[in-house]
Amino acid sequence: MGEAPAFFVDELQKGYGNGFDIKSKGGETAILLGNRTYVIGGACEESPLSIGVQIFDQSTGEWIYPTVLGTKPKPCKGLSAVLLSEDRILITKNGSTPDDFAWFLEVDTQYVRQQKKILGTDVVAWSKGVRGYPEKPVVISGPSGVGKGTLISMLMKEYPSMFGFSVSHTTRAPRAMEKDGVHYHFIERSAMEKEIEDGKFLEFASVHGNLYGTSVEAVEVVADDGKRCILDIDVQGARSVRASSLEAIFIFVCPPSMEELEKRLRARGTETEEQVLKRLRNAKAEIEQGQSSGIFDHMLYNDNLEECYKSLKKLLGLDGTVTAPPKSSSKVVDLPMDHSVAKIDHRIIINSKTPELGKASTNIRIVLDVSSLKGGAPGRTRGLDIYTMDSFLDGLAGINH
Ligand SMILES: Nc1nc2c(ncn2[C@@H]2O[C@H](COP(=O)(O)OP(=O)(O)O)[C@@H](O)[C@H]2O)c(=O)[nH]1
Ligand SMILES: Nc1ncnc2c1ncn2[C@@H]1O[C@H](COP(=O)(O)OP(=O)(O)O)[C@@H](O)[C@H]1O
Repeated sequence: MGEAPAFFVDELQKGYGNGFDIKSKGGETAILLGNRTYVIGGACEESPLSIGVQIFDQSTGEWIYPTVLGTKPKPCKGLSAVLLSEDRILITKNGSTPDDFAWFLEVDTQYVRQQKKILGTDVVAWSKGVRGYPEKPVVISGPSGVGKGTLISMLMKEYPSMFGFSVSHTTRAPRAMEKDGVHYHFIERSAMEKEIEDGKFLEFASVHGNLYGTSVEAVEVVADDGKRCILDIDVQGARSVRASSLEAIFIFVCPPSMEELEKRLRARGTETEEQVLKRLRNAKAEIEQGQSSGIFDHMLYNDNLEECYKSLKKLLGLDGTVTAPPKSSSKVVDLPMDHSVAKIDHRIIINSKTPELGKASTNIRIVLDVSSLKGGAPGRTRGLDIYTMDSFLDGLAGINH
C-alpha cells in the first residue's frame, strides 16, 4: 500500500480537513465525516486509471485503504468535493466535459454497508452522475427453449434505436452461431469469479451447471446510449435484480406445454441430449417459481409466436404510435479548470474562480440540481439536472413575466 500524501497528515491531525477546497499539488481534496477524513484525488495505486481514495481515521491516527467498488472515474488535474448527505460525496472534476464532471463517492449507502458485510473490509463505491432517467429496463425470464431469445430478437429488429440488449457473461461454451461480445461475453470460470468478487456484477447465478451474470456495465452502456435495456436472465437473476436498486419491468414467458417445450428445444438442436434433459428438468421448477414467486409483473404464453409478440409489444406500450423519448435540450458548458463549489439546499453552484482571459464570457456559473437522484453505485446515479446560472435566471425571469 502506498504512503498517504505527507503534507496532509499535519493538516488532518489538526482536525483541519472539512470542506471542498483542501488541495495539494497532486490535486487531492478532502472531506471530513465524523472522525474520518476522505482524501480523494490523484491516481489510485492499485488501479492507476482511476482516482484514488484514502481515509484518515482521526481517532486512531491511521490511514485506511478501502476496497473501491463501482465504475471508477479517470484521474484528472484537480477536483472539488461536497458532502451531499451523510452517505455520499459529490465530486466535480476540473476541466471536464458535461458527461464526465459529476461523480458520486458513496461512503455509507445501503450498497456500501452491504458490501462491507460481505467483504469484511472498509468499502467505498463510485458511481457516475448522469442527467435524466432512461426508461425502465425489461427483464425477461422463462425456461430454456420457450422463445425468449426469439421474442427479444423480434423486438430489437423492429425497434433498433429503442432497445439495447444486456450482454451477459457466461462460462458455458459458445454455440455455433454465437459471437463473443454480442450474444454473451464468454469467460473462464476463474476469471468470472474474480470479477464477481470485485463487485462488477449486478447479479449472477448458476444455471444448468454454468455461471451466468449481468455486469453493471452491460446494463449501463445501454442506458448511456439512450436505449431501453433488455435482460434475458433466469428466475434467480430476476430475484436478485428485484432486490437491487435497478427498477425494472419483470416478464415471465411460459410454454403452452412441457411437450411443446421439449419439441422446441430439440428442434433448435443446440444442446447435447444430456443438456436437453437437464434443461427440461430445470424447466419445471422455473415455471413453478415464475408463476408463484411474485417476482414477475407480467406473464406471457408463447403458443403462437405472432400473438405472443403482439402481447409483449402491448405491455411495453408499443401497440400505438411510437414516439422516441425527448432528448434533453439544455446545453451545458465544460467545467472550468479551476472552480469552487457551494451547496445551497439541493443545488450545487459551481463557480469558475479565474476568469478566462480574452474571452467575452469570463465568469461561468453552473447549477447542479441533486434533488431527484435515483440509482447509484455500482451503476450510475441518475436524475441530475445541470444548467448554467444564466438559463436558471432566464427561467425565473420568464416566471415573473
Ligand atoms: N441469472 C442470469 N441468468 C442468465 C444470464 N444470461 C442468461 N441467463 C439465463 O441462463 C439460462 C440459459 O441460457 P442459455 O445457455 O443461453 O440457453 P437458453 O435458455 O436456451 O437461452 C436462461 O434461462 C437465461 O435466461 C445472466 O446474466 N444472469
Ligand atoms: N411460439 C413458437 N412456436 C414455435 N416455435 C417457437 C416459438 N417461439 C420460439 N420458437 C422456436 O423455439 C426454439 C427456442 O426458442 P429460443 O428463442 O431459442 O428460446 P430461449 O431463448 O427461451 O431458450 C427456437 O428454435 C425458436 O425458433
